[in-house]
Amino acid sequence: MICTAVSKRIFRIKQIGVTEKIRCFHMLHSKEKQNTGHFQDGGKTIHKASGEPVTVFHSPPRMQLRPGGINNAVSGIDFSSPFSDETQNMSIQTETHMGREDNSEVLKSVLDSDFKLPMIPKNELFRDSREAQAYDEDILSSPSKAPAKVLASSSPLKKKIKLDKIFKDQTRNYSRKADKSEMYPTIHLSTQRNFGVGVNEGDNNEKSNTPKEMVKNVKPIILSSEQEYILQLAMRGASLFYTGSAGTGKSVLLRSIIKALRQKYEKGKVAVTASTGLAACNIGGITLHSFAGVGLGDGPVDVLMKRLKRNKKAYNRWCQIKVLIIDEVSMIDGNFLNKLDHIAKATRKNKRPFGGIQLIVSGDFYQLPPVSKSRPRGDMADMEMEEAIFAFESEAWKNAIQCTIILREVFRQRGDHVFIEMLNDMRSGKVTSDTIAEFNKLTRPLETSDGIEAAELFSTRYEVENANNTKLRLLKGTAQLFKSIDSGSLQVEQRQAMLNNFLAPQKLFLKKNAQVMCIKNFDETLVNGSLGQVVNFMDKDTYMCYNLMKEKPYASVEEISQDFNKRLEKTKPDQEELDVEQGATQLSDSIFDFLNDDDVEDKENISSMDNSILNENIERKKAYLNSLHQSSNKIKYPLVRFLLPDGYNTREVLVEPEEWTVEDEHENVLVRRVQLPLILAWSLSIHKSQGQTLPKVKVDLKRVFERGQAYVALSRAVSRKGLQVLNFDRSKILAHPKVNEFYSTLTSAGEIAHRDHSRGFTRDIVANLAQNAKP
Ligand SMILES: Nc1ncnc2c1ncn2[C@@H]1O[C@H](COP(=O)(O)OP(=O)(O)OP(=O)(O)O)[C@@H](O)[C@H]1O
Repeated sequence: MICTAVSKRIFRIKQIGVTEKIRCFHMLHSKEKQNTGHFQDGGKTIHKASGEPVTVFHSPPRMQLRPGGINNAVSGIDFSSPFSDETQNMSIQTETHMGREDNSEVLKSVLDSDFKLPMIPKNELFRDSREAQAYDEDILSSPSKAPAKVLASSSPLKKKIKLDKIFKDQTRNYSRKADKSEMYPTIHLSTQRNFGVGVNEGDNNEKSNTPKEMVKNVKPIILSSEQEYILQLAMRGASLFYTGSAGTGKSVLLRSIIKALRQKYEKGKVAVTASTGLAACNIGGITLHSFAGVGLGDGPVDVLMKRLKRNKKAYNRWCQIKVLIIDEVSMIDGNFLNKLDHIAKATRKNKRPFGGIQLIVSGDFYQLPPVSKSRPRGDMADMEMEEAIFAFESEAWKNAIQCTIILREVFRQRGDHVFIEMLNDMRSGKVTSDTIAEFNKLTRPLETSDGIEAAELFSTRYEVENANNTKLRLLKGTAQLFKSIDSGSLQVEQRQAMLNNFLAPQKLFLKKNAQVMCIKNFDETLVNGSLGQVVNFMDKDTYMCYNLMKEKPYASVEEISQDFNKRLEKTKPDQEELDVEQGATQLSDSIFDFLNDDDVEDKENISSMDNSILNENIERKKAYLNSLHQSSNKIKYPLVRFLLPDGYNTREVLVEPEEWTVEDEHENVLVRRVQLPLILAWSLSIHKSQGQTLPKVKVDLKRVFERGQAYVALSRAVSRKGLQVLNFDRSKILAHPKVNEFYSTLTSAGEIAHRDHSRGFTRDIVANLAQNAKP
């Protein structure tokens, strides 16, 4: 990969591969830091630009924070998927004084862009910044020179958009953002993963022609100011609870915090837990109960201590950890928290709250409440049943939590402010007549012209399985079965218990036209929650050829075949495939639609061609692809047409296996599952939908029974346009008065920062906040 800074504004990347983008980032910063004398760490020198050595970080730098100095921060990404993808860390320069242009702003625009930047051959690298700037200005002032951005569509010919507009918009957006973040340090976050087959490796021009579908990269998420603020607090060692309504990015932030803390501390110091198995899976952790090693946590503390002493591993965990992360805390009983506080003090022989462990707690008490205790069994059957209390009511919480902060900015529904207001209304249980009227308008069925129905949310797993299986049965054709590959260091029984919480099923039955949901994030348009329809089953080679045809619509079969063979040589053998039971499949005619597409920009070219030759070429291409398909004995994966977040456009992707793991605090893999990142999605359970962002949802409130369920279900939708609500019933929308009271006392990060700002703390707000917090 070769990259050079051509000016303050634009960089060119020789290859769009994700890893390379990160390297680019390092280079830019390492250069700067060398100049300013702040450079702290480095890897090997890989490239010379302008005659200067360029340093690349290969090992993640340690997290440090110095007022006004260089802070190394850690990448964060929206892994709304059950498990985080491989991430890479980067060195980042942050400053409390914002609003001025720096390289990181530019990088942000590079990382955020989904267009391919022009490549610069080695001999075109700019020798000095003046030369580079002149080149940039030339590009910006003459749109015709900008490369075209090709949007994904069934026809690659259909959507060609010139780059210049996007370029300028991005530039403007980012400068605005920089101005806004005056109060906070800004950290640029990114992580990317490269797992194309034999692509994006090395420095080879040809490889940059890799079809977009083959390069999966996760779009970097830039934390908002308030999210960053909380991240900084966590890094300063504050024990904190942060909350916010659905879609305010709590999970996104938590993943960043986990990543950052794992960088800060050595292995074994950061324990990642959540109240339920599913929530734990979402952050790659275990349940708080299994971490604690006290079974269900019933009975008095001395009984629990005895139980713990028999569990050496769990006992040692309590002694060793520095940070305990707890997600979805709303479902944790405050009594249990009190007991854990005692246990932590006793095992660590330390009287400070939680024996001095830093707590990072996240959740939303307006969503699902703590599960009421069941009567203890066996020798404790006579004991009184404990009434569950909210975690925030416990003594342990009051003593341990130093800061409570509420996130205000809603990301999920940001395109529909009326909807945000409606959700906020129902959240606190004070539903106005306007809100009721608005919800009542949403009874109409949603558009299905794209072939994708709204995912219906049910309260029970039984209803979900029933609905999905019935729909699947009604579809014509043979079901293809994809079985997961499971492994891990846990004993089979324990492993199975953990695997049951995975969203990815052990057995996935699919048919052509089945409605599915993506359960991992791949890039900006294919995310956890994307709904799609299986349009075919194809092996990877045929898919590669199919993409070549889409990329080069005018190429002859011979040319396609030549290119295809070249690419085949470069592909690496698959590392892991699934166990499958597959029936015969045929390529349906609809996938060839793009070949017949006459709605193209370049009509002159087409009309000048002999029509019969064109048609013959199309037929030969179909035959070629069909013969590849039939002769291949490789696994045929689902080709899925996904609905894009705009709720209108679609994109086809061959969905291949992915990996999910749960690790202990030493990062040993306890459980691992390899499966396609898909689930059937005509219907979903409300429980499983928690944490998802769904473009089309149907909710029947008649079936809702638990406090918080209606809010969780409705808040999965991105906008009113994608939401159908049946039987909206005001009486089902209840908020607990204690929760209302608790939330009325919470402060947002912005308010805290403002308060400190007005006290004259401008340079290191975070340090002041941590100091001002309760000891
Ligand atoms: N800083 C950010 N910039 C852009 N998008 C963001 C940001 N933070 C979160 N999002 C997006 O907002 C959506 C909701 O995020 P997330 O799932 O983390 O919210 P949440 O508060 O955990 O929601 P819930 O309580 O419903 O589970 C996701 O699509 C996520 O990608």
